Amino acid sequence: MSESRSPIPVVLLAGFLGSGKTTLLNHLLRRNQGNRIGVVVNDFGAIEIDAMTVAGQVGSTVSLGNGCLCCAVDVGELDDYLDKLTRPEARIDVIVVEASGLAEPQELVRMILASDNPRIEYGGLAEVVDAAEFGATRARHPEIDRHLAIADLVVLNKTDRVDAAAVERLRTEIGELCGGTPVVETRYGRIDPALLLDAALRPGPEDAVRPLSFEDLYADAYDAEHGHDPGHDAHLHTAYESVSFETATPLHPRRLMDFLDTRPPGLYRIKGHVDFGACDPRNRYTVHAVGRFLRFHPEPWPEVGSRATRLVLIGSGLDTGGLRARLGACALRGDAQDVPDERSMWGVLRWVPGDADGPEGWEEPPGPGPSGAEGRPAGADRPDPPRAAPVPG
Ligand SMILES: Nc1nc2c(ncn2[C@@H]2O[C@H](COP(=O)(O)OP(=O)(O)OP(=O)(O)O)[C@@H](O)[C@H]2O)c(=O)[nH]1
Repeated sequence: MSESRSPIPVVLLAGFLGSGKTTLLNHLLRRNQGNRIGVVVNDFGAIEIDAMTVAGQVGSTVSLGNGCLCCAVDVGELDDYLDKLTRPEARIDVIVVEASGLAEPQELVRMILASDNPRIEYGGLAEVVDAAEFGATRARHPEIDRHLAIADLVVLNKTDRVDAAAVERLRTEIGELCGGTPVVETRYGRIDPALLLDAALRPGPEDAVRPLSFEDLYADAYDAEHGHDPGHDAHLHTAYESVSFETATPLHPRRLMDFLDTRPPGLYRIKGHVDFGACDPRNRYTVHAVGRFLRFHPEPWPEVGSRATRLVLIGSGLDTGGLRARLGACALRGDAQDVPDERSMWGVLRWVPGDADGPEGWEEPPGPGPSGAEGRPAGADRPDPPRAAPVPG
């Protein structure tokens, strides 16, 4: 990977003590989709033996065959560790920060957003909830409501410990607390890793024909030891649908933003890149959405290869035909009445994190103008990235 790669997403994993964060983290490490995951654990005391087995010696930075790096830090040290993990030689694709069960996730979100490390970007907050303990925990710790309100994805874990009616009640209760944020039910943190990790885009020689890695061995050994039923994952996967969308016709930025602003709650994940044609002929826009979280990154088109929009959408209960049709309707129609004007990109640019210089060929959006003319997208009540593109009107 070269230095000009996209920023490394930093995904926050939060949730009350014992809700299943470490279990979920271990699941991600085992099913890492080929990503090299940098792990920051925010509380030494909270580390389960499983995490230590995967990540090696906690308290130092270690590198294993699968590229997992693990550090135990307090919040004040976070920036230092992010610096270490984002050194190009670490070749990390995504960083997961497991917050202590007692942490205020807002603080960690703020720290990541305020970091002046140019190689990272905030990748969203996943809040893990213990289905069996939620009521009692909430009664004792009303701040949980605040955590849920800023989450981008809620993982309703330990559903094996309650009956179906309770799961439904929890869904309603949590839904009221967190608005349109998607809620994914699971046991033992076994979410579809694609919800938080992209399939690695690293066709390096070491990955082309890859020998069996530590990770493969670990995953197999773990499954055998924990009586993991591969059928369970199969079942899990059938609960998710994935929709691919590809078109060589550029998209109208305003219509795409309308689509994103009204995306259905079951649509947990969107990734890929978008061609906005003449609106920005030099750059394609990589898009990364986790739940309500949304970011665009302009990056120069590769010199070779055809230009196209390529998106993958993952979720459950999706109307796949309807989604494809709606995305298809975002494509420019090619008639004189359907030409984006200079303001059309503003809705997209407000979701581009600030970068001192911007990627090559990228220009500041026009503005600032009177705010709100384009409407703030859903989830805009979350902290904005520092140095964000000016909010245009
Ligand atoms: N029954 C059941 N137990 C679970 C599930 N997920 C995790 N556990 C167990 O719950 C306990 C706590 O899980 P952890 O992953 O350590 O929770 P945590 O949120 O990291 O805990 P802290 O670091 O202390 O905040 C462990 O014994 C797990 O094996 C689940 O879905 N069902």
